[in-house]
Amino acid sequence: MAKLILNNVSKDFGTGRPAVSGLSLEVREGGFLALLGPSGCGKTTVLRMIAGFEAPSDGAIYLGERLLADSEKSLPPERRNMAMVFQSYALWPHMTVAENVGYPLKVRGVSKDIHRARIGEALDTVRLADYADRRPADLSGGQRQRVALARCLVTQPDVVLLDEPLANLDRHLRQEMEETFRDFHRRSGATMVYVTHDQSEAMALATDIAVMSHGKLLQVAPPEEIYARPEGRLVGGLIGRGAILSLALPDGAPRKIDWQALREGLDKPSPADRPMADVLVRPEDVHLSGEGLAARIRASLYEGERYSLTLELDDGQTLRAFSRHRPQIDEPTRVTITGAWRL
Ligand SMILES: Nc1ncnc2c1ncn2[C@@H]1O[C@H](COP(=O)(O)OP(=O)(O)OP(=O)(O)O)[C@@H](O)[C@H]1O
Repeated sequence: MAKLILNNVSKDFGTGRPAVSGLSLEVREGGFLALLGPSGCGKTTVLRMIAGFEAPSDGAIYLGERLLADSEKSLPPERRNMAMVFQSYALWPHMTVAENVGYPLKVRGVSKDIHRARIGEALDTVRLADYADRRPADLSGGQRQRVALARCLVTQPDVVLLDEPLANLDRHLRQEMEETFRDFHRRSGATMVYVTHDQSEAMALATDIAVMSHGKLLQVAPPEEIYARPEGRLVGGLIGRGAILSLALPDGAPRKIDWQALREGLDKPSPADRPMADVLVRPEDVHLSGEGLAARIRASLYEGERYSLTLELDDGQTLRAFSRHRPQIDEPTRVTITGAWRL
């Protein structure tokens, strides 16, 4: 196994705007990278170029030292030793679980003994050893997805590619499967690239998140890092919850902003000569209290463990906050903000 490297990769389908443009990225061996971004931003195209279903128009893709593709030549998918898991897991209904899992080995003519051992290992990894003789029709949706994962493991791929594998599942099953994917990654040690448009899924699963927009890579970082220090409005708006305030900050103000600087920026009318900065405020940093900035509670959503509030400041800007108690809508209140981040 080795590091997966994308070096300045572009893909132009000739539609007037490249689907992927100048994307550079490294996925460390054994890493779990989530490719995150809105619909149409180019995530699937990146995955298909890694798999070998599309050739890059420019740039190069390497697995360690080995060149997989550039604009001149591209190794076919079957010579890349990668496995891809799709939304529809496409199991053969007439085969047992073990036969489904062993199918890629049968096609490759692997000997019977190795075949049996690998199927056993793969089913152990996804915790389905007791289901080897069942048919897919006798399994739950989550178990079928696990069979598909086991099937991609038997070939001992260098990289496992997953294209929105949970998109068609209900919320409950998704949570169960997120656990399965984490477990699968831990037990298999595989390098994984996972396409999703769901930021909470990316945060829950990945060791690193790459955020894309309009074919470009905006930021790549571990989940905690990208949550605490997003780069720019798009990433700030996409990752986690929060509100983006516009305020005047002195030149050279730090990225991490404390209550005093925020209050000054929000309290004073903005000097015309000072550029406005976008500042991300997370709901957990907004506290309803008897002091601070005047605000009104405009909306409230009950989430079980707490209420999620939308607040309006006097200048019309919006904040998000949490509350343990049911709030009165349109009630005047005051808020303090314990931390914010300049985007
Ligand atoms: N074969 C193709 N021919 C022409 N254009 C394509 C082709 N495949 C993708 N595109 C275009 O490239 C852009 C990126 O598509 P892609 O499927 O990679 O996005 P995505 O981020 O995976 O979206 P989604 O989350 O909706 O699947 C889109 O504008 C799409 O229309």
